[in-house]
Amino acid sequence: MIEFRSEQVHVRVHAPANKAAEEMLTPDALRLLGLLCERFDVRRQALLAARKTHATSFDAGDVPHFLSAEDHPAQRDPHWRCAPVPDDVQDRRVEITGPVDRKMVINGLNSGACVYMADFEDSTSPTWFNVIDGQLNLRDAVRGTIAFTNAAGKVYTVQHASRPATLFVRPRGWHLDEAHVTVNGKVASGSLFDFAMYFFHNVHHLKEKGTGPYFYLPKLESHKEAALWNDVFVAAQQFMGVPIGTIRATVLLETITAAFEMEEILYELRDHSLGLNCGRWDYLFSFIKKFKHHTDKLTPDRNHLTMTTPLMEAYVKRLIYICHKRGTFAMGGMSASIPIKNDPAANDAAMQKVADDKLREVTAGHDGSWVAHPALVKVAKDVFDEHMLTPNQITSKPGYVGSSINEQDLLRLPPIPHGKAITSEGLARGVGIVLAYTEAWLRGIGCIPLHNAMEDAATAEISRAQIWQWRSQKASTQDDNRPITASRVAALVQQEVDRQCNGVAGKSKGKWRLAGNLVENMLNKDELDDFLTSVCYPHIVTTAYDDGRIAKL
Ligand SMILES: CC(=O)SCCNC(=O)CCNC(=O)[C@H](O)C(C)(C)COP(=O)(O)OP(=O)(O)OC[C@H]1O[C@@H](n2cnc3c(N)ncnc32)[C@H](O)[C@@H]1OP(=O)(O)O
Ligand SMILES: O=CC(=O)O
Ligand SMILES: [Mg+2]
Repeated sequence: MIEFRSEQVHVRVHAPANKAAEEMLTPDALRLLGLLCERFDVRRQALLAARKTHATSFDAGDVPHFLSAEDHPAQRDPHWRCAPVPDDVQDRRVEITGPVDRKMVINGLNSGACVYMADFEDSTSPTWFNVIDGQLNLRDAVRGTIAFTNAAGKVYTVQHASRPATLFVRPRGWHLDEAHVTVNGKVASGSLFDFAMYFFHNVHHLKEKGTGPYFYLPKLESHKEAALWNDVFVAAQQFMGVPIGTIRATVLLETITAAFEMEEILYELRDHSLGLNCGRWDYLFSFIKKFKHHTDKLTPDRNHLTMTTPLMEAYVKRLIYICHKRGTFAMGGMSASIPIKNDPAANDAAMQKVADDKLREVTAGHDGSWVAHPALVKVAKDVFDEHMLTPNQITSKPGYVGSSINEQDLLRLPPIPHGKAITSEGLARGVGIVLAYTEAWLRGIGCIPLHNAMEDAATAEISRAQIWQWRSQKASTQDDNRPITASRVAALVQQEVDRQCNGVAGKSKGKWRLAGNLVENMLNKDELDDFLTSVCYPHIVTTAYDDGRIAKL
């Protein structure tokens, strides 16, 4: 068993040992993790409890509100700015994201994008293998030695001659644990595990290369959660003996509560901040989840929830205004469309959809944007190259229109054509998405292509939360006037599981039955679970006991 023991901390790894674990879980790396967990986990737990308290008040009909100058210093001083942007990330016009899988990391670095965001969150199922192997992959990527040979013998290496993308890393959100590691007997935080391992092993190499430890911070719900990250950064930098401000981080603005505290979030992280990003998919999920009991916020089918709906337009405008006012990046989000193979006309239409989305973003004033697939890098880059002639728009597009966005604007749903808001097709499609995503996730795959789009933990959550909301609010599908009941949802889940398991070779070997049980329960239970991934996590944990036994829960 791998462990580290000092007077202050006892860190134990309860997972089968493998080469990656032995290389990454060195005594000093575990010491940093142990100190961070010991020092900050009580605060993390208190903030998670605060999320629940706020959720209870939203359930009772409350909505979030902006903070005032009395509430927080961010509003009191008009002059503060986020730390200056480092030279190597002045231009972030196209960022590609993907799991920490070895081949993906190499392909992402070679994709022609400015940034590759290696993701331990929405697109990674955090099996022990994925998490620890991901750290090894990133270590090798930072050192420029990463290589991979596929089953057909094709060798993948980073093309150093054609400027590889700059690496950003997204650790898991505050709500996720790393069950394979305990610190002083308590399960470690997944966020601190991912952060500490990457930072410990790479900070000095990154600095030598003229770059830095750059992060994306997911699913924050308040400025207090940003302040926690800031304090973690300060402690970690002190531990490694590097200056404060070595770490830089962009916060995913992807919860409805965080949208009311954009400026405060930037303020808390100002010495480390690299702006905010419109994490549109989690944002929609958060909106549905927080207002699940509000009868005036019953959401229409997912395909109606686009970036041109009033609440999404308001969020984009406000984010651009706040970020540029404080001298930092206002990043756009992810178009979920991916290339369509074997159908050129459909593919052209999908690419045009991505280009339109990027045009909307660059025109609004975003400084860059996300894509899900290497084939989309050029599509997005062409649009930004044509419309953004400077490395970014931080000073050239102040986005003043965002200054007038008010609280109601951030909560306004679109008017939907009568009779078309919630449909039987939308319901069946949503059930299919949650099920297919859950099944893949249970097999250790955190992002899948489905219906010519990418589905990950954020997009699938929209479907899960809205089906729960429809059933709980006793909505009906409007095309056939049938109520959305628990038995109807259960039947749809069952039909899809049977379709997947019967007669399709190999599919019965998957996790469809388990996924079916979990999904039916999540969609039909009285309480909406906070996160699909938290519900499913126990099913991917592999624990090694002291006597050498290995168990899957
Ligand atoms: C809401 C959010 O949080 S968005 C951020 C999280 N989501 C993501 O990051 C999405 C990442 N994207 C992906 O995982 C994939 O693109 C999928 C699952 C959507 C589609 O995967 P596939 O259908 O397997 O893609 P496809 O077969 O077309 O891939 C072609 C090649 O591109 C590579 N590729 C595909 N997506 C990526 C990516 N995001 N980064 C790097 N390489 C990629 C594949 O590895 C493959 O390489 P190869 O030809 O050398 O074997
Ligand atoms: O992480 C991004 C999102 O849209 O969610
Ligand atoms: Mg997200």
